[in-house]
Amino acid sequence: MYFNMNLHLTSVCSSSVPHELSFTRKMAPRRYTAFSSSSLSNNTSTRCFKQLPTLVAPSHRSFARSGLLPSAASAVDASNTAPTPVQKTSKCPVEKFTTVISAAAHPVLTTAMTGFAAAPSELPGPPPLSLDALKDVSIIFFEGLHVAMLRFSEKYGPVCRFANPASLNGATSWVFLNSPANIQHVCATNGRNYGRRYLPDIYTYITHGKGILGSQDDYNARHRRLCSGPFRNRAQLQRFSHVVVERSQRLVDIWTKAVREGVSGSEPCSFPPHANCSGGFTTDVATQTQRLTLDIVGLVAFSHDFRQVERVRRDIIGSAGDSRVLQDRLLWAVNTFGEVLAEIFITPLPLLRILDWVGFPHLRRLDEAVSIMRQTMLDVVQERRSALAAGLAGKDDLLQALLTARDDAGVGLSDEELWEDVHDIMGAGHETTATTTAALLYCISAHTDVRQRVEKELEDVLGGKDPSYGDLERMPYLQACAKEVMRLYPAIPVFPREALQGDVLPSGHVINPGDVVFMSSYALGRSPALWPDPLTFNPDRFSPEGEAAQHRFQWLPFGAGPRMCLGASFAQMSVCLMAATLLQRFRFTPLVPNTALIPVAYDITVNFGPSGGLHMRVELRSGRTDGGAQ
Ligand code: HEM
Repeated sequence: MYFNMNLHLTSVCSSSVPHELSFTRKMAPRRYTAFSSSSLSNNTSTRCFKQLPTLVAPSHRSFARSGLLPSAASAVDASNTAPTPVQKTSKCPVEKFTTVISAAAHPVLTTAMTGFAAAPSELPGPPPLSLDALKDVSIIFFEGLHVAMLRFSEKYGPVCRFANPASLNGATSWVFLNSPANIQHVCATNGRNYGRRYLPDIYTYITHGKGILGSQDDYNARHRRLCSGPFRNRAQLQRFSHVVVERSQRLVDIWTKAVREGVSGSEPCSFPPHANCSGGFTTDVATQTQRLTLDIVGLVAFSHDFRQVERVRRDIIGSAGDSRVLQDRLLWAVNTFGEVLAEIFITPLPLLRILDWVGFPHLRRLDEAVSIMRQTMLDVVQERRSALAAGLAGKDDLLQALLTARDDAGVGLSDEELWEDVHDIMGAGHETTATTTAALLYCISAHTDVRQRVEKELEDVLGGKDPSYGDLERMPYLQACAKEVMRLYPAIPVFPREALQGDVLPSGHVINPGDVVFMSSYALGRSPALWPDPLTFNPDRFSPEGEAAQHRFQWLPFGAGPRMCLGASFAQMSVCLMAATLLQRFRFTPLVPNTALIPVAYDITVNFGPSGGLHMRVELRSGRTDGGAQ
């Protein structure tokens, strides 16, 4: 998940992690909220928005169009990026109501108070104080910004505006862009004007403007440069691919052993076993892929083994986490961090400070989670600093690049700066990839024709051997499936930007300085104007001919522009390699939710909360036991 830590939750403390940890995220799914952009935070009226994605990253179809090659990826990435979606949830109905009302009425109220008219509405949108405005804002509030943007595109077309509740004189707006041509303009053609991510106050509170996700301008550009190198370089990606496959193979071994031992899993299963399979178990695959990707990001970025996959067997048999075990504590911390952050995402800074001072329980949990993650990572940093000081050979990873970086005055990064960067990479890099992989396994398995084509491609290309980086370009159908999954279930659904100066969009609509511009990969991905029969899972949309007919900016799961996801190439590679490794050995049958379209919600990233995870029966394919454990 995308988290930025480094909280200075002063007082707080001491609620300790319970011995039997509950894995809020995957095992006890929750409703989300998450990054929202903006400082809605500057105005209490915005506090209750359920989902205001705050991502901010420029992305491109880097991958999209051209497979996994880093060169292609960077071609789209206009420069540097930032990320994250935000959403926010409040359980207080009164606050929700006042938020909706005040947002709808805002332009009129501010005009009355200040004598300054609200921004001219060259852009379509609901009239202030109208029933329409109330209804529209309610969608944001109750269903999330990503859903609202889809509805707005149907109702108002490619652009629409609302008064910005945080703008006291009504001079700026929230502008929702739903057309690829306008998004191309904002992210590429005039990308410099929109280089800042719209960030809520929680970022200031947690990161003090450090890290990658929550920083802006020169600081962000420098740290993006430092951190993105290892994830773009082709030789590095190739090296990382071995780690992805090796760790996936370890998961295969543990699953194989579980099948051989007759473990049945945590979910009852009424389906008869598949022909050509020799036993299986049921499990929440999303939890297992999260453990897998945490290990992978730890190994590739910091050469550190979080040893999460070792705990997989306990998940399968339904054991609760154990706070005495570091792996379980870390997973608890990672998930709790995202969950709590989502809940307080657009809380204004002054209020956060008060809540901190009074020891608000949410902040105490956040503090606990942060200190577990922080300590884990600082131990790794310390170990590496000592090794460097002792003259031991450095490792070829991201941490090495950060440890040896020097500014013009020869000064290196402080532990605080290091921690923020490392934390962002860990957070941004693992949960997104895990949920995408789990959804990919689900979607392939829920469509028999798709599964058969994938299995045939794997057989033709791999013939039972482990996949490699080089094999991926010979597996276009698997890659198309991954793209189709990201179209329907982008891990981060919205990426907002701030306009520095006034501008005119290709559609002829006017943007004012300070306007917040929201773009949504979710709304684009499900738009009937862009994709025929958009809710149907159809990987053939990403055949070479299908892609040639698409606009470059209609598939943007990694955002676009200077704040685009910096791990896009690595993420696409990892998702496909993990899926290829697992699908060669196992067949998956969705149990819950068992619907064609997976119900999703968003906290900081996509979540399968409504269905309690992605529970599947995992069966060993006959004749595929050779790669398994003893
Ligand atoms: C399927 C997996 C992933 C998806 C869907 C995804 C998506 C995104 C999106 C939408 C953004 C915001 C983009 C924007 O504002 O234009 C973002 C930002 C970011 N992503 Fe990813 N991401 C994934 C994996 C990764 C991985 C593996 C890493 C690191 C290894 C990573 C690191 C980052 C960072 C550091 C940012 C912030 C960049 C900035 O603010 O300048 N992501 N990601």
